[in-house]
Amino acid sequence: MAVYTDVSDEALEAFLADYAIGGLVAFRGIAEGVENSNFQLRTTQGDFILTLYEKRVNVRELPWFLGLMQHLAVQGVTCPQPVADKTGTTLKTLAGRPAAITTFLPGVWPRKVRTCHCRPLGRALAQLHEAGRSYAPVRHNSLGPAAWQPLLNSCRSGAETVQRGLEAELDAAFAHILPLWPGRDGNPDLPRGQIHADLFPDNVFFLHDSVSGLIDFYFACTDILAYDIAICLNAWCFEVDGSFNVTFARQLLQGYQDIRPLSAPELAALPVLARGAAMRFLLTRLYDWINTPADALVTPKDPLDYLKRLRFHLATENVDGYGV
Ligand SMILES: Nc1ncnc2c1ncn2[C@@H]1O[C@H](COP(=O)(O)OP(=O)(O)O)[C@@H](O)[C@H]1O
Ligand SMILES: N[C@@H](CCOP(=O)(O)O)C(=O)O
Repeated sequence: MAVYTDVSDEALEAFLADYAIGGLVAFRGIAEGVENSNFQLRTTQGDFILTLYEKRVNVRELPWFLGLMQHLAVQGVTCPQPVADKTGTTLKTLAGRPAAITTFLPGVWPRKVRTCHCRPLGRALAQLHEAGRSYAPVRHNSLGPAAWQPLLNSCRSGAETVQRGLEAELDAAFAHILPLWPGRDGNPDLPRGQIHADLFPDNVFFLHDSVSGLIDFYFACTDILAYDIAICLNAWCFEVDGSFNVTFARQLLQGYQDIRPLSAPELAALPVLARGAAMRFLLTRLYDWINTPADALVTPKDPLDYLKRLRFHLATENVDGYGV
């Protein structure tokens, strides 16, 4: 359960008094999610989400995230909208944490990914990238390639307890991925822009097989657009047994290219970007796996799911492997 911070009735009442969103009807913690504390809030004016920002979010960057969500919505992307209090403030403090109320989005995320989800997903991702073009502020990707080595270094002793040989396998993967990374070491760069950077199935809501909304923009950043596709290839296109579903990948890439055709260098870079994406999620999961106390209310996600993906992408030499 991802409610790291409790909110007392008195604190909530005082907090809501700052807003003109009606009287409180219901309030409950949301079990899903692993990063922040989320609560569903119902008032006499409707449903809202209250988020208390926790571990990986830097408070100084919150205006960037909230500004991006506002901007994307104006451009037609359905995403949560920050709700301002009576003074026009969207970012506040509750229970000692930075906090914001956002609009509630209808829809459900797919518990089991099906082919019918993947083309709409690709289109929604490309629409997000197009809409982000006119959002000028830049946010460096704090979980980009430069962060991976320090993250692994902080997990080295624990890595061996998760799986023998993991440390050496990750070191070898680094040595392979980093020299090929677009824009590093003199490699040609690829188109950059605002990316979601965590567009997993639990962050995409569907209604009647159409995307009804995108949530959880708190890893969003300014980075290689095709890296966002690589993240989705990892998050959406593998079966529970670890096998790759090339039909899902083909649909995802076709949907994306319905809106934003990929250049030849972007397509050629997909294998290395997918390796990097697998590495990034493997490392944050590994860190959480090692550092989450046994009695914590949140269940850490299995890092080894991403080792299987990493191995697949290391063995995939070109974009044909993704059904293109
Ligand atoms: N704007 C929203 N509208 C509807 N439900 C939401 C919204 N934001 C979050 N949720 C619910 O809260 C859950 C966790 O949100 P998420 O942003 O993924 O949390 P975390 O940042 O902790 O991973 C989602 O799976 C969803 O059920
Ligand atoms: N998607 C990441 C973890 C972040 O969780 P989210 O609930 O914010 O999507 C992963 O699966 O490792």
